[in-house]
Amino acid sequence: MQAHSAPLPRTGIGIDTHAFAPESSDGAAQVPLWLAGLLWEGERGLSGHSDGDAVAHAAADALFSAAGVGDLGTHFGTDRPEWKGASGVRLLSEAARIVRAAGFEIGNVAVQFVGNRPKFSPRRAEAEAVLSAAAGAPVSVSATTSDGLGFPGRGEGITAMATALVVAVNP
Ligand SMILES: Nc1ccn([C@@H]2O[C@H](COP(=O)(O)O)[C@@H](O)[C@H]2O)c(=O)n1
Ligand SMILES: C[C@@]1(CO)OP(=O)(O)OP(=O)(O)OC[C@H]1O
Repeated sequence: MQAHSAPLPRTGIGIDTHAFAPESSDGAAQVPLWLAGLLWEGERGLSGHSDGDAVAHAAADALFSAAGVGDLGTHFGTDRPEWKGASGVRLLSEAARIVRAAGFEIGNVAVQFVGNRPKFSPRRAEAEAVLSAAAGAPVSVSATTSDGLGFPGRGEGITAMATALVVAVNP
């Protein structure tokens, strides 16, 4: 590889998808929705071994990808009972710690999720503040519907995609 006077930044990518959990017969939400580090009162929750926060998981996976230190399953596999029910914020904060321990500083993380609900934009600033605090670096979040198409359009689940930028410190 070509030598550079300063280390070049490294990008990473992460994708995570969770299905909405089944509702009770009277339509009341049984599982709380945690998404982008926030609790969404009255919204149907996502299923998962953890809290199902696809936005936080995609962000964590993008960090691992950028640092080249494996992925979510490497560090928080479903075979590890200690991560059962873990919050997305906890996973993201631990991912950031692992990436820094591997010798990287985090530039930023950008996440977009695809889903009809929750209506995200009114709480964007709140979500970005919570996730940025967890990562110790700026995390931006955007949302889009899929125009009614596919599983997000049918309201079956949410998928999130993230990119991250890290740079080696003292390589
Ligand atoms: N769950 C969502 C989805 C979308 N938004 C906002 O609406 C805008 C338009 O959605 P498109 O599907 O036409 O891209 C989008 O840019 C978001 O600002 C949202 O808040 N919550
Ligand atoms: C986060 C973990 C671990 O609790 O579980 P899930 O909540 O199922 O999430 P997913 O993104 O499907 O996989 C990663 C798992 O390691």
